[in-house]
Amino acid sequence: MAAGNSGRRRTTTRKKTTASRKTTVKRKEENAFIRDEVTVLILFAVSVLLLISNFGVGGAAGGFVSRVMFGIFGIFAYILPIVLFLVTAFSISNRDNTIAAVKAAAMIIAGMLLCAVFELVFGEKDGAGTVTAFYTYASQHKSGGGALGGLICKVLTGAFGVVGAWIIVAALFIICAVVITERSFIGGVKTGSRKVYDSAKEDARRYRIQAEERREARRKAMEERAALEEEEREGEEAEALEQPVKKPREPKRPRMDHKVSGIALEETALKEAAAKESLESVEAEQAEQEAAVKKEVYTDEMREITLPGMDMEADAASDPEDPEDGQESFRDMEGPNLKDLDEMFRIPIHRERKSAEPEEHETESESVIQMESPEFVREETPAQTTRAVTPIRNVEPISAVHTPEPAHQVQTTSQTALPVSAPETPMAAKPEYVYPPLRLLNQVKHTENKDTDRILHETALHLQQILRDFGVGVTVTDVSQGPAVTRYELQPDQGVKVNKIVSLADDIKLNLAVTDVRIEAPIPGKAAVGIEVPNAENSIVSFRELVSSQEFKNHKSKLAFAVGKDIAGKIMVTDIAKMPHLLIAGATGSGKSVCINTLIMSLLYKSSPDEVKLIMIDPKVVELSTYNGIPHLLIPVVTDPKKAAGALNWAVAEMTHRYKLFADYNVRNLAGYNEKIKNIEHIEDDTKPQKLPQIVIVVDELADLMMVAPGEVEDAICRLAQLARAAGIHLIIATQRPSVNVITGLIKANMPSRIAFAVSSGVDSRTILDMNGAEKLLGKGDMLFYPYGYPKPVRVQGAFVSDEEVGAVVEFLKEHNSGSGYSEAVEEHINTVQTAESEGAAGTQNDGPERDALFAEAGRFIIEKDKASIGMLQRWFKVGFNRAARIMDQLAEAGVVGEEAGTKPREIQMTLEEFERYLDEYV
Ligand SMILES: Nc1ncnc2c1ncn2[C@@H]1O[C@H](COP(=O)(O)OP(=O)(O)OP(=O)(O)O)[C@@H](O)[C@H]1O
Repeated sequence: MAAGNSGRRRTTTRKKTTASRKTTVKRKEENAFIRDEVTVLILFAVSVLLLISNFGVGGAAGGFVSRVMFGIFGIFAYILPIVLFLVTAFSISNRDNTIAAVKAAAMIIAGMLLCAVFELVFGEKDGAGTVTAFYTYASQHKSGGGALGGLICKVLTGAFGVVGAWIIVAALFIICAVVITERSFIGGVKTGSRKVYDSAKEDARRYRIQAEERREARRKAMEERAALEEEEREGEEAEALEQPVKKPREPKRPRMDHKVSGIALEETALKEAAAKESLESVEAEQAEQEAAVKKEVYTDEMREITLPGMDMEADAASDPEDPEDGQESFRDMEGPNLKDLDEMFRIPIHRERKSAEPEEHETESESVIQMESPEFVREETPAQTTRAVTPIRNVEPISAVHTPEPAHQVQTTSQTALPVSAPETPMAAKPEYVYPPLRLLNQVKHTENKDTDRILHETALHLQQILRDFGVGVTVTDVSQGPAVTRYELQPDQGVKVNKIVSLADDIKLNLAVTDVRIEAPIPGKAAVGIEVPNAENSIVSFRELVSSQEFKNHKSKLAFAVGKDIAGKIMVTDIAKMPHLLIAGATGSGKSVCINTLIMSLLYKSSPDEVKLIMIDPKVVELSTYNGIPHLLIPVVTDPKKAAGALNWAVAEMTHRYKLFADYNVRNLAGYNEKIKNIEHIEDDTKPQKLPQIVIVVDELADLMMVAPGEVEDAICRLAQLARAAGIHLIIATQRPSVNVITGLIKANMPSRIAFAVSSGVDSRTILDMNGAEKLLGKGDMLFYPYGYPKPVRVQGAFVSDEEVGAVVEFLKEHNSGSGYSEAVEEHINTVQTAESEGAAGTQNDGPERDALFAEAGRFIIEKDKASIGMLQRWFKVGFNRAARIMDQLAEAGVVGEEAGTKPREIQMTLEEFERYLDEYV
């Protein structure tokens, strides 16, 4: 009970204590509040008293205090009461706030600095310079900085001189101002200068528009005057009849027809015109002045205007389909873009140009006429190379070129073979090759890219801004839109590292919200970095468009290959003979097979079977088998990987044979040999040597071959690649596994031209191209084309040819060209090797007397070398591992070598005589 009471008492006491503590705190707060209120009110009264005392209405006491204040603070005493009140009130209301304390201190220091300023400006110039003297002067005259200002000035001027004192006081004052206001001084300066710059820019722009208007008015006046003069002259001439035959005056060209690049040129042209017409010489002077002004104001902008490759004419007519796409539409724009308006329309845009479409009506006897042309044709050439073509531009070139012509007409245009209309020769009993007509190919509707010039311009500026946000100053100088990607060319500002732009690839991707960007830094031959951004929609490059282009038709090589279109939309046609071997690699579904199809189809459209023969190796079975039966094929499409090695070996043998022939005829290459054969064409002799065709060996999937016979395949490829160029044998090898096991160092070293389609990693890209980049490709024919002799790969959108088109062409060729041109000799050769291989294999299985064809030779070789090694057999006899191992097993069974003993080499158990006896007896 007692315990209960004491407990209750304790609780009551605790409650009381807490309550009393709360009351104390509350009371304390109330006291502080009252104290603060009283302090502020007293302070206010004192401040007012001090203020009025300064003006002589404070009575005797006020007057005394005022004199003291002036003595100490000088002129500052006038505002001291206000400052005192504000600082104290500020400090009281922000008690315990450190920042407020710092600000109050800054205010006090600023006040002291003001005293110093007053002393510097109004102080007694020839005073004694003592503190008392400062005090007395300020107190009596109510001027100067008082004792405080005088003291500060004395110290500062003594140490740094008057100018130094001013600088220090100003600097400290600014610091105080920054502390008090928390506003950036530098920011303020920046904003101010930006405003000045913007207004100058705006003025300059207005000035330019006015100048243009004036120029336009002047031009019109000049034209009118010229027309008037012309009329007058004509009238006079008609009257006088002095010149019966009048030379027609060249019609005046509109100004836009003059190719103009840059302000300077334009101005000169104007000046000349003005001088010639001896009109308004004063205005000409003005024009010069304008140019000078512009030069000053637009120094940096002119850099953009006079960039090489820029075409003001094209720029002016940048988007003919969208009249709103001019400056007017941009007036509606808001935000930062508005001020970049001028800049925006100064970036030139290059677009893919549509080539002339072929006509539909074609005869089956039509053919492609070969013309002389540069090796890698990339420029569009006018359709005026044959007589049959009418001089009018944009006339359908295909129908013109393909229309059968009289032989004499064609001969005047080209030296090369003309399959359709070539004059009959005794050898012409052989049926002529009927070229496939263009109508077998699909006419793909050329979809106009949806990215208007305006969007491209916006993206260009956006890109510029993104990089600037990351502290990388660049200027977009050019935009080229290709079928699949658009390349923005950037010129980095002075001192910007190219690597910095490359490292921002992911940020650019993120900010532009695109799947991938590839950065080419720098673009070969240009002082610019290229950023390639995928188009919203990629347009297909049709094979028909390429085959019917002048670039392809005029290409002189029989091995012309229509690759696709580059980033500027220009048609790329290359010469396989110059490559001379091509490696194609890319992930599955990236477009390799389509590329191989376009290559083969290019050859079918360009050359006859007499000129070009094909060997196709397709371990995947489904890709190239369609071509079986075409006259160009030397043997049916090889689908058995084991046979493939045989086919490659045949090519090696053929190469050796050709070299021997060249030596006999004393020529250096196939072209020289065929030239010699041409000279004996007229001799009627069935046994005379024939022209040799160029041979293209196409392998679709090297990996499958390398799995079956790596040694043999690699060896054959390398031997061919090293020597076959002069013999007119070219290799096209594709693989979807660009690993070092498949594309070995040896193969890579011997295949100088490469095409990389999209791959999954940078490692794969490096395996193909020796550099990154292919991992950024978009797939579906987007490739990096890197032929021999190019400094860097070129991005190309490959042409597309469908299986149906291929099927139609193959059917046509089978139907119109009598039978396949399969060579029995070649087939026999390949089959013999094949049989030898299988017999070798069978020999092991049956353990019978039949052994590998190389058994005897290998045995002798091993005994002579006194070393039994499978690797040695592989190297010496150029066979694969399996076959060499089989031979070694057979030799072991025959007792020539011992059994395998771990890592140790096998023992040689027979002498050469013993082995010869064994051969006589058992083999
Ligand atoms: N040049 C191109 N233009 C447009 N689309 C293309 C182009 N090339 C390929 N494609 C598209 O990509 C698909 C795959 O192409 P393709 O069969 O050539 O790939 P691949 O690399 O040979 O694949 P795989 O190694 O599996 O055979 C095609 O069916 C086609 O739709």
